[in-house]
Formats: sequence, structure tokens, C-alpha cells
Amino acid sequence: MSFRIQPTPVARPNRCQLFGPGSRPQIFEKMAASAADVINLDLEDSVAPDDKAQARKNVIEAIGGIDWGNKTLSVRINGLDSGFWYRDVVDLLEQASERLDQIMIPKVGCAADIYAVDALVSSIEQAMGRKKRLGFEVIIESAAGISHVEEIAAASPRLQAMSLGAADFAASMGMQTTGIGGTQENYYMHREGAKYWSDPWHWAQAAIVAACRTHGVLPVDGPFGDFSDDEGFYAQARRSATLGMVGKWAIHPKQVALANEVFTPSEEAVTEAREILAAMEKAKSEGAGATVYKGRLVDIASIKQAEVIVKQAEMIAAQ
Ligand SMILES: CC(C)(COP(=O)(O)OP(=O)(O)OC[C@H]1O[C@@H](n2cnc3c(N)ncnc32)[C@H](O)[C@@H]1OP(=O)(O)O)[C@@H](O)C(=O)NCCC(=O)NCCSC(=O)C[C@H](O)C(=O)O
Ligand SMILES: [Mg+2]
Repeated sequence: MSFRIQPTPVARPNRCQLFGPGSRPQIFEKMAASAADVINLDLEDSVAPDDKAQARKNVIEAIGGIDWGNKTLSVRINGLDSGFWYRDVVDLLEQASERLDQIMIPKVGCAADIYAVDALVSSIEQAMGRKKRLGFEVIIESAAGISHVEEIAAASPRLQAMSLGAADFAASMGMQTTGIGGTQENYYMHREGAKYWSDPWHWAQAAIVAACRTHGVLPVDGPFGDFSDDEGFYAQARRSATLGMVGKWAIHPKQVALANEVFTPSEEAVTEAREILAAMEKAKSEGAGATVYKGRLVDIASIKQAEVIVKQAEMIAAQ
């Protein structure tokens, strides 16, 4: 980076975001009892148009009526291309309790989208005398969104997290697939009679991580649609974690434990990170900037790498 210090994102665990349709209030208590760090009550694409108004009422009642513990509570509003989003924002901010932590804005295409929502939210917060400042999270799920990902990440101090929405992203990009995340049968290299599958989501994920890290926003991997495929979920989640993402959505309760496992640094990883920090302390005390740990080079950059893992583990333990 330049002389500017890379901003630190909000310090809270975001290993798993569990989604549930706002039109299905029967599952809200189950969501609250889950091990997900973040709950996303959905008013957007999992709710049919005729059910939008009732879903909004269900969600507003549940925000104050259910004990969500120490989870981050988020509501996904409808997109700015719909006739629903302004009513979502107005009703949530005028009627929902201050237990609501953030709203998720889907299908953002440019920074001005965030500005528009921010203006409305700021005005209602002021008019209603709301004390808690609402946070934002966004979904990058269109060609425009990924093209403008950096300006979107910088768009508002309210912005805490950014997810990749693989389904809408694939549609917007004209990708030949109906799969939501994971391996795509036709995305492969071919050599000497063998196929080698590659990852079509990689570049978008890397762009999101870079934009988020530049502006102090949490990068999150979105849905993995085939909830019968645990191994496929693990593979996708492990790639995301390796790239720098902090968590992943669950669209079924069985995916919560899988995401928590992948995005919680293992005991071995934390032990190794602490050993690297100790090795570098020793090296520094001897006037060296680099040393050898388990046969490999570690230097001052290794301290920062190790600190990422230790800080993640400490934040999760502090929960
Ligand atoms: C996918 C589902 C429709 C499946 O629901 P269901 O058929 O009820 O599943 P099960 O019978 O296997 O359920 C087992 C038990 O778990 C409870 N349950 C189900 N779903 C949830 C949930 N989300 N949270 C908590 N608990 C849940 C059931 O009630 C059963 O309980 P019990 O009877 O006591 O054993 C459903 O899971 C679902 O609706 N999932 C969320 C869908 C959603 O929100 N989608 C939107 C996000 S993805 C997206 O929008 C795409 C993105 O934008 C992009 O573009 O990529
Ligand atoms: Mg979507």
C-alpha cells in the first residue's frame, strides 16, 4: 500500500450468514438458535411479489420480538430496480426496533446506489431520533457491480461487508450455467485426455477482496446452492478463505457448521502462527529481519500474515 494505513474492518465474527425468507416466520426462531454469526432476514428474491408486504411486517415484528442473542441482525431489502426498496427502508426505520444492526442492499451497480439508500436512511434516522446508526452490507452480483467494485467499497462509512452473489452474477454476466457457486462442468482445461477444472468465480472474488481490503470492508462469499453437496461447499469455502474472505452464506441450516469450521482458524494454524511470531521476535532481538521456521523463510511480512490468523482466532474466542 501507499503511505496510507490499510483500514481495519469492523471487529466482529462473520463466518456464516444464515438466510431465511421473510415470508417464512416459522423458521425465524430456528435461525436465532443457529450457530450463524449473522442472520439475514430476506425481503428480496426468496419472497414472491405478492408476499412482500406481509414479509416486511413479519420481519419488523421479529426484529424486536425474537431474542437474537449476540448475532449481527441484517435484513436484505429489495433492489433499487424494484418498486419495493423505499418502502422496505421506510418501514424498517420507522417501525423496527433498534435491535436491527444492518441492511443488505442487493444488486448494487455503482457508488450512487449506496448514496441514495444512505440519504434515505440518514433522513429517517434523524427524523425518528434513532440512536443506533444502521450499518450496510452489499451484494456484488452484476456486471456493473463488479466493474465498479472499488467505488462501491468506498461509498459509505456505513458499509461493513460485501458479498458475491453467484446466481445473479452468473445471469448478469451471461454465464452458461444454472449452478449457484462451485465447480462448473464446462470450465476446464484439457490436456492429454484429462480435464482439469478451474474456478470461474475466482477473479470476481479476488476483485471483491482487494476492494474490501483497500477500504476496510469485510469480504464474504455468497451462496452455494446445492445444499446436498457438503464436499462441494467445503471446497468453495476453503478457496474463499484462502483468498481472504472472512465467511460464507448458508442457504440451509446444515451449511452453518460447514462455514463455521472453514472460517475458524484451526488450532494447528493458530499454533503455527504463534510460533512464527515467536521466531520473528527472537530474530528481531538478534538484529535479524528474517529467519528460518520449519525449513522455510519467514520475515517481517510473515509477522503480518501470522497476525491475521491470530487476530481472527482471538476475535472468535472473544465472542
Ligand atoms: C432451501 C429451503 C427452502 C429448504 O427448506 P426446507 O424444505 O424446509 O428444508 P428442510 O426440510 O431440509 O429443513 C430442515 C429443518 O431446518 C429448518 N429450516 C429450513 N430452512 C431454514 C433456514 N433457512 N434457517 C433455519 N432453519 C431452517 C426447517 O424448518 C426444518 O426444521 P425442523 O422441521 O424443525 O427439522 C430453506 O432452507 C430456505 O428457505 N433457505 C433460504 C433461502 C433464501 O433465503 N434464499 C435467499 C438467499 S440466496 C440468493 O438470494 C441468491 C443470491 O442473491 C445470488 O444472486 O447469488
Ligand atoms: Mg441475488
